[in-house]
Amino acid sequence: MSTTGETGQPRTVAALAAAFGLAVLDAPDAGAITLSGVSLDNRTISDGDLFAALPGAKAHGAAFARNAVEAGAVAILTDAAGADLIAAAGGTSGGDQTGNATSGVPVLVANDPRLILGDVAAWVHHNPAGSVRTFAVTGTNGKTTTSYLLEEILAALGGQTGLIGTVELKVGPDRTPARLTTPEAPQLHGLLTEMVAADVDAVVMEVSSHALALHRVDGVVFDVVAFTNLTEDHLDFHGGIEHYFEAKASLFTPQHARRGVVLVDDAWGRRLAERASIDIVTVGTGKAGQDADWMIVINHAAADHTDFTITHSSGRSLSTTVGLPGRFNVANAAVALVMAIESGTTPAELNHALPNGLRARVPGRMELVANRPRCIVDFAHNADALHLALAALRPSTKGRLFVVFGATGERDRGKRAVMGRVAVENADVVVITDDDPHDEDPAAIRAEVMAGALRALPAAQRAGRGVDLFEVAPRRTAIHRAIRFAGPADTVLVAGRGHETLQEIAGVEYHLDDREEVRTAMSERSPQRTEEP
Ligand SMILES: CC(=O)N[C@H]1[C@@H](OP(=O)(O)OP(=O)(O)OC[C@H]2O[C@@H](n3ccc(=O)[nH]c3=O)[C@H](O)[C@@H]2O)O[C@H](CO)[C@@H](O)[C@@H]1O[C@H](C)C(=O)N[C@@H](C)C(=O)N[C@H](CCC(=O)O)C(=O)O
Ligand SMILES: Nc1ncnc2c1ncn2[C@@H]1O[C@H](COP(=O)(O)OP(=O)(O)OP(=O)(O)O)[C@@H](O)[C@H]1O
Repeated sequence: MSTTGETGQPRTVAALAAAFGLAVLDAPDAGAITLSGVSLDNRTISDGDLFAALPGAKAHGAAFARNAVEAGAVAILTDAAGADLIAAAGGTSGGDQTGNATSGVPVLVANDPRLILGDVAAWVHHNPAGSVRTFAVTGTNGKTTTSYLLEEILAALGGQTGLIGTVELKVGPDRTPARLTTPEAPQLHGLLTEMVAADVDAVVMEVSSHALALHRVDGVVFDVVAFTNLTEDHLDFHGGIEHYFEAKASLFTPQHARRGVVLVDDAWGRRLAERASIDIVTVGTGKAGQDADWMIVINHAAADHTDFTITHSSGRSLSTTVGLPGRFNVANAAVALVMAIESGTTPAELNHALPNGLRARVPGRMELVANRPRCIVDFAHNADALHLALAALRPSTKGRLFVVFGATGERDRGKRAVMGRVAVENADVVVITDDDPHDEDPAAIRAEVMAGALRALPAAQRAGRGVDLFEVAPRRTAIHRAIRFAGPADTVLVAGRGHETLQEIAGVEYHLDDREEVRTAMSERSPQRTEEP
């Protein structure tokens, strides 16, 4: 349990400047101005907020200082460049009726405001993270799934839960769609404040590597954090896998967490467990002969659930089941269970609270949308996840295994051809289509995926596997054709977009929900007829 959150009077601008050693410009009455919250976007300012005007990739937040003040901001936190911008624009207010600039609100100047923003937001909100139990999951794949499973466990143990992740933000029973996997620090501490007010006892959140690199979770020391795995993704942002790993590893330091649970099935997990500067407990399936504190053994794998046991080196054990297909979901479930145990629950209490095992449904993660043919929508959008999702579905597929997928534009070009290869190596019918092309030419992205697929085709043929390979666009057509072509015993995996409902093409967002398309295609399907995609 975290240290108790503080309560108290609203903080003043003068106290903020003193607490963080900030220079204050334009503030004769800073001691009288109180702060109700923090925002780093003028479009989300509420009355009484501090506007954090940070430099960005496209603009400097200080360019929006006046709009922020008009929207109710009572002070501005920025850097020297931002202060200069504000001064050059004549201050933070629009001027008096004669057209002369007025002094506006106080401007607080920090060397690098992003480095203090998390602590500032926590301070303004009186450290809400100290009043709830906090859990965080990081890793390339499995964050969302593990978070939902842990939330299910914590809810079963009793009490209100909160969830912050890629799909949605949950405060007790209230849900809103999420924009980022991990919100920026001002929103995070605001959400934690709402959770405390709503009597939430425990919050689970996904922490992306972007969030760690951008200090979005600063000001929170999580009770238990977990690492699932690391594979190639987001390398354009981090500039290489080592930097990507370092960003993830920074969560496993006293600045961010008290205890860590690390899945050591990959070399990155093992490296993290060795070097972390907090208490670590490891979890593993024994891959490559690796021992872990908690070993996972699969007892029985069915199409829609897997029974498994986790056993600690001390002899304690827990046998349960997870109602999501795939071995990787057993690992996710084991990590979630061990996180609960690390927070003070016993295996016996977990068994009692979860008489039917883990049954959470995770939107767009190995989500079963239809049967005959079985259609699964999954968020796999990198090579490793695509491989594992197909491998998970193969044993329970009586007929052919189809995959419909594409690659995202403007991100990680390196993974496109690899995804094409992985699809040919693991599926029988491969339909290459579009994902979110953003501003890139969709046909050029498909061509890169197709090049990888074509290179893998001869090896598949030599191995006696006939793989049918198609390129179909747009995505809606690809999903419909695959489902029309599939037989009742086949499985169609629609991969890459999961829960997402907007597809961005050339700057325009179009509604597209893979699950809706699957349902429509199924309703239009003639049971007798099959045709080529
Ligand atoms: C690449 C990236 O991380 N960009 C982040 C960055 O945006 P930016 O540098 O482009 O900002 P900008 O447009 O130049 O604006 C500068 C500042 O002015 C503010 N502004 C801007 C316009 C305006 O009208 N008013 C205003 O106040 C902005 O809030 C910003 O603080 O600063 C913004 C807030 O400061 C972030 O919200 C934004 O995240 C964007 C939305 C984003 O998509 N990030 C992705 C890459 C991301 O974080 N993804 C991870 C990982 C997901 C995964 O694992 O797959 C996530 O956690 O979601
Ligand atoms: N432990 C795991 N190991 C490997 N792949 C996994 C694992 N868990 C889930 N996956 C695959 O990765 C996809 C994304 O899973 P999930 O959304 O849980 O991960 P995530 O880390 O939240 O992803 P993102 O950061 O992209 O939102 C799933 O749809 C599944 O195909």
